[in-house]
Amino acid sequence: MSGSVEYTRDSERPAPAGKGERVADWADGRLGINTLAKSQMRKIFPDHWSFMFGEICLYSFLILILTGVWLTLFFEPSGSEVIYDGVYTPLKGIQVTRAFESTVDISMEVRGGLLIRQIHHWAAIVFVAAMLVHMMRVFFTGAFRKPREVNWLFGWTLLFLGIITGLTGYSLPDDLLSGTGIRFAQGAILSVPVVGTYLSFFLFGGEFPGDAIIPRLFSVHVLLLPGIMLGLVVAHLILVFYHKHTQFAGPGKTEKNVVGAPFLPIYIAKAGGFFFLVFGVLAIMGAVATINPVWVIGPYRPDLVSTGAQPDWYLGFSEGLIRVMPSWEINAWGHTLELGVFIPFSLFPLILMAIAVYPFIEAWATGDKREHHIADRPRNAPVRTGLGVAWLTLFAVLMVGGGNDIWATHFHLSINAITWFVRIACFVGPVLAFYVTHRWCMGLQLRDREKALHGRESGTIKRLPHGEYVEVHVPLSQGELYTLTAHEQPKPYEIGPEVDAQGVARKVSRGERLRARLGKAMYGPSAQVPKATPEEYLEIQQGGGDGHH
Ligand code: HEM
Ligand code: HEM
Repeated sequence: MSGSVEYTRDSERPAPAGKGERVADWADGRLGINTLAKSQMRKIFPDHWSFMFGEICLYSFLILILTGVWLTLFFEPSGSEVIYDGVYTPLKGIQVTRAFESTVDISMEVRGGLLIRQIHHWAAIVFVAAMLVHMMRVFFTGAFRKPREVNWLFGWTLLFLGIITGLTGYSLPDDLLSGTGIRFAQGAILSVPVVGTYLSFFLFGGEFPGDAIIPRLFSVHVLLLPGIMLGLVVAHLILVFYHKHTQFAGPGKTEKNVVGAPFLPIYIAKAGGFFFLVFGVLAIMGAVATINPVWVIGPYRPDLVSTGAQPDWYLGFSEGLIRVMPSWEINAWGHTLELGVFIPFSLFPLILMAIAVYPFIEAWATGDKREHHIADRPRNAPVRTGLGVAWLTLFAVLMVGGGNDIWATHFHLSINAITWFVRIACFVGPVLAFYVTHRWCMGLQLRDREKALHGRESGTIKRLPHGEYVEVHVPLSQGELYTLTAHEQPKPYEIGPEVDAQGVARKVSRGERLRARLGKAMYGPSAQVPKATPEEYLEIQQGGGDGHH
């Protein structure tokens, strides 16, 4: 045994100098944090404005927990009925549930209650929006590629759970809007073949609405889902640390290094400041912008539905799916299969799932097994960028469908015309969006090539001695040239010869053919404008090297 480390006692160590050092030494002796801190605290983070969205997710999530815990002090998750007798006169004498009454009390009687409630609700809205934008940043830059696929799935799960947590949250106050939302969810559950009715009875503890659903949703909302999400967020951030953050191409940046500022002290100071900025903005929103005024909406009654009932924005697309779906129904053997609800209900996770599995489909189609730490510029991956915009277009079109009544009343349009527009746009919109985005990306690639070869247009027009007008082009710096040409242009996956050396046809599976076609779409000539080569550059600079054309 090599003794010295094993037998070192605290008394043998040199005495720590200052008080701070003594505390650090005490903690290190018990938690061993020194080694961890030494290796992780100086971790380098690259800087780019788009890396801020993950932070907004994190801070709004923390704010949701802080404000949510505060709300549990006053909110009563109870479906038992009482006669309202609080300070809000218009509701006096009306039968409401304790959940509803306590939410009105939080808003009217608890000091600062309305502010915190509104911050909680606004934070939920910003949280999911930040997750969507963060996800699209990761998507468009290809930051989901190896080794970050698992972290992509962690993130995706967070988005999915975030949406469900929002749904369970705004169902709690038991106002007319939230009750309508629960009714909507119950309708979707009922449409599930064979087990739907049993599932509904199980979840609601009997007939709808019953008095069990609010307490049940409460446990799910304040404990189960946030608990899982907290664990996932920690795992997500550990993986961000472990993989190191991606960076955009630039001079000195490679697949093997990270260029940026150290976590401590620079990044942590910025991050701390940014947390308070996000909190400040949410507090202003909570202070000045009314959200979910349950006292105006009124308590839930199963026989009522208010006009203009809308879910929070992130569930608008699922509402749209239901609203624009034709009301197909099959009646057989005394049972009804409600396809008009069941199909949209099944499509809801599928639309989200499409984005979850994308990294694996792309890796399969390209046959790319390498690690990637340099982020792609969206223009250099036109198929991926096109697919992302197509997905967003579908999401937006369905949201319009979810608000068809609002569009109809606000813009004096026929609700049927909007429904038909959405039905057609669901199919045409994404294809059109893909095509336009793809062309746009190719145009930008061409422009990059031109810029690299001929320099930037200066706006200065020069007249040559023989009368010709030319625009003076300023050559790019070496750094800019590097950045514009740093991206790889991989070759697409190929099937290889279809006959062997003896001329015998080889069996090529359909999967292989599909893979080759997808690979060609992604990396073929239709997706990549050949980037400027050093030879072409030198030829232009030396040949017609007057800096213009
Ligand atoms: C509670 C929700 C989330 C939190 C708190 C969170 C937080 C973060 C943070 C702070 C970063 C580093 C900074 C940045 O790149 O913005 C990051 C990176 C990342 N996030 Fe998230 N995120 C969340 C949701 C998501 C979602 C919905 C996805 C995708 C579906 C995702 C995928 C990723 C990936 C792949 C990275 C690594 C990116 C890179 O290295 O370039 N995250 N996340
Ligand atoms: C992951 C994040 C969360 C989201 C997206 C979320 C979302 C929401 C939403 C939209 C509401 C309705 C607010 C309203 O009345 O207008 C709500 C209510 C509520 N949330 Fe959350 N929440 C989250 C986390 C939490 C946590 C961690 C707790 C507590 C530990 C909590 C406790 C509550 C309570 C008690 C209510 C009912 C009070 C009320 O409606 O005013 N929430 N939540």
